[in-house]
Amino acid sequence: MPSATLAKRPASDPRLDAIDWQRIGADLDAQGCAVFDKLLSPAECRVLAALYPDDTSFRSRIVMARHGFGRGEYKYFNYPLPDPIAVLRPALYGPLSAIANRWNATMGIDVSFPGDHAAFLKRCHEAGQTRPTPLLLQYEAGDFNCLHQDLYGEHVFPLQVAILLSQPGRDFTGGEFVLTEQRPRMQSRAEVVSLQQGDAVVFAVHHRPVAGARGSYRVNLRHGVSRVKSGRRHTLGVIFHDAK
Ligand SMILES: O=C(O)CCC(=O)C(=O)O
Ligand SMILES: [Fe+2]
Repeated sequence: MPSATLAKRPASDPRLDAIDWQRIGADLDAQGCAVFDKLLSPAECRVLAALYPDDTSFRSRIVMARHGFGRGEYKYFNYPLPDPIAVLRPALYGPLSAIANRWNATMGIDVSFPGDHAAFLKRCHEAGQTRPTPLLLQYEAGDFNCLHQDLYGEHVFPLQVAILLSQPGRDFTGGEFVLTEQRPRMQSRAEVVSLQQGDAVVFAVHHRPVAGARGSYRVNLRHGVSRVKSGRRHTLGVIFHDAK
């Protein structure tokens, strides 16, 4: 089984330890997104992408065109999540929960997140959100992902991560990650995030605070992927809340 070839990640992984959370927080505040370079090695990316046809790893398969979500498909992983997702999800959650709490306080949203992912999942599970949300996406030439928000119930962790598993230019062309921001009484702003294989983008799921002249206001974000022009593109999506 391909997952057996993935080395176990120790809890303190040098690549996670090297993340400059100060910069990630500042980029998220300024842009609503931030990039971690080379979160996964090319070998880890290849092994994860190769899981796609192996249905034993997944709980369901979604053909995007059937739901009006775009074109392409994705599969939600089953618990237990394979390495390195099982390690990355709680490891990224911890520092992101501090940013999420700061954002909610700024936006006047009366929800705070525990520092420990297991405690947050317990909250989701008690509310009936028990199904795992990490997913593997597969796009072929002509496929795209319409702008959307990954909300799966009452409990929403406000940040999520997507990791590009394929190499632009070599494995595919087109297929850029896009974020849009809808600001009150203003036109929407788009941000294209350039990623290389193994890079991760962390971004706001739903809302984020923006500092204005008269205090901060709330903007509404959506994300998607532009049309893949050639080749095949795989992404790993890491969503921190579970689904109903
Ligand atoms: O394929 C991508 O880059 C985006 C995938 C996505 O929508 C997600 O991870 O939630
Ligand atoms: Fe998404």
